[in-house]
Formats: sequence, C-alpha cells, structure tokens
Amino acid sequence: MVRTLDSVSRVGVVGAGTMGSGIAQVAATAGYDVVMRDVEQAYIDDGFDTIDDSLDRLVARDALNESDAERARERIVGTTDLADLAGCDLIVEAVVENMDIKQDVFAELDTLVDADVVLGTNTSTLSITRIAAATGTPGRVVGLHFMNPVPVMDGVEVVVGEQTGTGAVDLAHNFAAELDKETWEADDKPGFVTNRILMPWLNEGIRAFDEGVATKEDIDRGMRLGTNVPMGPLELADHVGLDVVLHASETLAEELGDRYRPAYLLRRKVDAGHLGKKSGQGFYEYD
Ligand SMILES: NC(=O)c1ccc[n+]([C@@H]2O[C@H](COP(=O)([O-])OP(=O)(O)OC[C@H]3O[C@@H](n4cnc5c(N)ncnc54)[C@H](O)[C@@H]3O)[C@@H](O)[C@H]2O)c1
Repeated sequence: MVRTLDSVSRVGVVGAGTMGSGIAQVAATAGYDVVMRDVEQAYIDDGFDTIDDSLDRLVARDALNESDAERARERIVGTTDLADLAGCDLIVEAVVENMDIKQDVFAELDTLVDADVVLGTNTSTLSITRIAAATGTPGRVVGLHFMNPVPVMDGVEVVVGEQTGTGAVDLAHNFAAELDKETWEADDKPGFVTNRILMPWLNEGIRAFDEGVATKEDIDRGMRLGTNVPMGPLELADHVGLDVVLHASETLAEELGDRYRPAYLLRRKVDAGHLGKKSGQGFYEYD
C-alpha cells in the first residue's frame, strides 16, 4: 500500500532546473509544502529565479493574485542535502535525462523516504521499469511526465512501468488533478505517447527544410494552419532546445530503430552550438 493523496502534504522535488522548478511552483501554488533539491546552491538559486519570474508573469496577467503567489513562494524550501527529503509524502524526480544518474537518485531515495511514499519520475524517454529496478520497491515508482513550461501546460502523462502498482498510478492521476492538470496514461514503452509521436514529427520538419520542400517559415506556417497546432516543427524544436530533441531522438532510435534516427541538420546545428531559443540561435534567431 502506498500513501494516497489525503496523506500528501509535503512534496519533494529532485532537480531545480527547467522542469523541477516548474513542478515545485505548481505544487506550491496548489497548497503543498515543497522541498526542492539540487546538487549546488547556484542551481537552486536559478530555480528560484525561474519561479519568481513565472509567478510575476502569472500575477501580471491576473492568472494568480499577489498574496497567493507570495504564499506559494514561501512554501518552497531549497536544499542541496538529499536527506532533507526524508519527511516528504511524495517525490517527483526531475534531474538530467541520464539513466545512471536517475538510478543513483532512486536508489538513494529508496533508502531515505518511507516505504509507502510514491516516487515519480519526470523522464521524457527513459524506461520507468529500468529506473525502478534501482530500488527494492519498484511498485511505488511511476512516470509523472509534466510538459514544458509546467505552469502553462495543462497536461501530465502518467507512465506505468512493468511493476508499477495501481496505488502509485492512482496517486499520480490524483496529484496531477490537484495541480489543475489533466492526465492520460501510457504504458512504459519508449517515448510513451507524446515523445514517440513528437520526435519523428520534429525531425521530419527539419528534414523537409533541409531537403528544400519549403522555407522554414512556410514549413511552420503550413503545419500551424494546416493542422491547427500552435507551433510548427522548426519553431517548436527551437523552443524545446535542439540538444534536447537530439538526445531524445537518439534514445528513441536506440530502442525503436531507424525511423527515429535524428535528422542530419539537427545534429549539425547542435555541433555548432546553435541550440535554439536558449542559445539565441537555432533555426531562427532570438534576442
Ligand atoms: N525541458 C523539457 O522540455 C522537458 C519536458 C518534459 C520532461 N523533461 C525531463 O525532465 C527532466 C529534467 O529536465 P530539465 O529540462 O528540467 O533539465 P535541466 O538540465 O534544466 O535540470 C536538471 C537539474 O537536475 C540537477 N541534478 C542533476 N543531478 C542531480 C541530483 N543527483 N540531485 C538533484 N539534482 C540533480 C541539475 O543540476 C539540473 O539543475 C529530464 O528527465 C527531462 O527529460 C524535460
């Protein structure tokens, strides 16, 4: 038996980067006390800067009132000490997308937190089952795949590993609902639903551009106007980060074969350090 939502009041978030800071923010906004852990104080400080900016933007557009934003901010505590997660009722891991690092984190968490605490992972492409294998309690490990940017996106993908128990799955859905997110469920197969379909779509957009099918602007316009998506493949790839798209595509290609092979131009952009919006240049240029 794992803890149900009624007994969750403190949430531990491992990793204070793009996703961890967002998850900490939405959990705190929903009223949970949050302990956010990263390996260095500088990363925690960056995480808090991201949270402050995001809360300010929400207040500016009247999506959140100022006192609720302040209260949310006060509910989040940062730490570099994993042991500070010991009293948490639910853990969400959002460290770098690397199996060895995630397995180390889960092995440590397994001995640190009570045996009925659900351990969620925000992995985009890695096997939940393999992450869970680093623990002695794989039944409590579940995929809790938030979308970027977490405070803006409405959906969370719940991923069920080979040994994930129904209690952990139920808690994942219920917790996401408490954060005002809708969920869908995927079996633990490479890329789950979202990245399995998104990654080849992005790569095909990049190949279409490289092969001269249309200008980059027209590829994006065509997909926006033609299929009613908010962003076309080249602008979305820039937004996600070209290094992130490359890494995810490589992981999926290892498992699913050639149809997931990254586009040549994607690799060339990453080799050049053109990573998209975050580096100021990708398929487009940014200020
Ligand atoms: N960025 C996205 O668009 C996106 C979307 C969905 C899911 N994800 C997944 O979320 C996870 C995190 O991605 P991100 O974009 O936030 O990465 P990020 O690089 O912004 O942040 C990762 C953080 O983890 C920290 N970290 C590394 N080892 C740690 C440890 N042992 N303990 C605590 N912190 C540690 C790093 O210092 C860094 O601050 C990955 O699994 C990624 O695949 C990312």
